[in-house]
Amino acid sequence: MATDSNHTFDVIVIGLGPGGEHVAGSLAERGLRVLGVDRGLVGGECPYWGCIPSKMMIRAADALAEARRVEGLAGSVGEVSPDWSVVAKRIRDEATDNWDDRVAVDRLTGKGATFVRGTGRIAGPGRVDVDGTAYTATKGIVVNTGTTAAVPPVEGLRDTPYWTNHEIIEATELPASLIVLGGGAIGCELSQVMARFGVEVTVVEAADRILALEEPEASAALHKALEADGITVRQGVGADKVAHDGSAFTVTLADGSTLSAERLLVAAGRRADPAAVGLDTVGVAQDSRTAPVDDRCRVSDGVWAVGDITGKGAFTHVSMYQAGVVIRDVLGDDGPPAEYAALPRVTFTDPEVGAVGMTEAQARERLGNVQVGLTPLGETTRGWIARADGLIKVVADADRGVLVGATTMGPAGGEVLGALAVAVHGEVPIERLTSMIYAYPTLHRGIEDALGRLA
Ligand SMILES: Cc1cc2nc3c(=O)[nH]c(=O)nc-3n(C[C@H](O)[C@H](O)[C@H](O)COP(=O)(O)OP(=O)(O)OC[C@H]3O[C@@H](n4cnc5c(N)ncnc54)[C@H](O)[C@@H]3O)c2cc1C
Ligand SMILES: NC(=O)c1ccc[n+]([C@@H]2O[C@H](COP(=O)([O-])OP(=O)(O)OC[C@H]3O[C@@H](n4cnc5c(N)ncnc54)[C@H](O)[C@@H]3O)[C@@H](O)[C@H]2O)c1
Repeated sequence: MATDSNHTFDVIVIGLGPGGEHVAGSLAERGLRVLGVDRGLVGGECPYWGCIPSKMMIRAADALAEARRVEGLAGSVGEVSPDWSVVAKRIRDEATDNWDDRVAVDRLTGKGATFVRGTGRIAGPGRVDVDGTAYTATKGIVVNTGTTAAVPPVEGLRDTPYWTNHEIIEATELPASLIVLGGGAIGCELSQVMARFGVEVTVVEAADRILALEEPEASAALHKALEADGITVRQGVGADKVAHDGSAFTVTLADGSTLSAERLLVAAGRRADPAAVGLDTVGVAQDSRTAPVDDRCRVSDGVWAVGDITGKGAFTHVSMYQAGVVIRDVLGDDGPPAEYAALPRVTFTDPEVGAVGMTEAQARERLGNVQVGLTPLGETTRGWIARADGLIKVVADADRGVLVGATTMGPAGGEVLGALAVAVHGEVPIERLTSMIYAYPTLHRGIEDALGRLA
């Protein structure tokens, strides 16, 4: 093992997703000798193949949908003609710098960190190998290697030119038709974008409903919204076999029916590989699918993990939140431990599905006395005016008199969520929530109504 000062650092960060980049930059700014290692682009999936370009696509698709709503509300705008090249160019020019991370690398090294592009692997406590070069970390190692698209073991699939989030986000031309394997967050968001740009889309979801991790009422409302966009949703049936004949995909479903399309997008979840980054050398089971962490994001003595690999929620805000916890822990600064009871998440479909904390099913499984209140957005004044689809649902722990979960589905559902995220995180007594004033006529005023329906 090299012991010279060029190969010895206080902290080595392997994988520079949003959280890893934040840890490396912040610790360097605080005067620590930090080495950041990434085999891909500094910043990870979120800025290059995830949140940011996908939300740019969604912004464009929503503009098309909004233009089409003029008829019936305000007159006519003539024919709305989608042009994907505008979106593809914006993703290249504004979001990803054509998948070049020079700005991010300069930002990191500008803060005083050293950056090495390569594949890092823990070789034991305090030891990291990067493509054959050994490094020592005297204070600790932080792992933020994230996830890649999980390719389900469907016969034939691996031999076909399927798309993952990378290919669809890099696409300069859209196919005429698309099969989307998986109706989770990625599948729902991107299906709607594609459909609004004129692609014939079929979503295949093995579970009995799309967005299966959220409230069933939200799944049902989203199902309706996707169908209204012309999307075919096949749920409760998995794919048995995939084939590609050089120009088109054929998917045979478990019920024997077949689908065909020009392209196939795999959006069937994400996969982390803790052993690949050597976490097995510091106590993580060889076959573990996550890096188990404590409430300081410690995996073991001198090893921390942040982001998707921890299994606490595959979201950029979780990665950044955990990074803050790790920065404090490494520096010995005071601060609260990590807690996830008020984990917020937003699926940026139209309508948006915001959610925080537990769903009703989770609450009923974990708590003794659960109350639920639900208000369809169409029953609120603003929702009726806007002809908005969606709902507000609140889930309460009746014994403690606080909310433990909520769903806000509708236009700007992710923004309406803010109020309820505060309520769940702050454990604000329900009687305080019911005694406050809600502005009229807002969508968030539906919260008051849902609280009034708690039963
Ligand atoms: C299409 C899509 C849309 C999404 N939209 C949202 C959204 O709207 N909101 C949201 O909160 N989240 C969203 N996400 C999730 C979000 O992108 C991730 O949760 C986020 O990127 C955090 O991931 P991470 O910090 O674990 O690391 P990642 O972003 O996965 O980055 C990990 C980094 O580690 C590097 N790496 C891996 N192994 C090694 C190794 N051995 N050595 C060196 N480097 C290595 C990789 O090159 C990569 O740069 C979306 C994801 C996708 C795919
Ligand atoms: N707006 C956001 O915050 C956002 C957006 C996109 C992604 N993400 C993050 O990325 C993660 C991954 O997204 P995702 O949509 O790939 O995963 P997901 O786990 O949310 O959904 C995957 C879906 O694919 C289905 N599936 C699995 N195998 C299948 C098969 N063989 N045939 C048919 N269906 C199958 C699953 O039942 C599941 O419903 C999300 O969990 C989320 O944390 C977040």
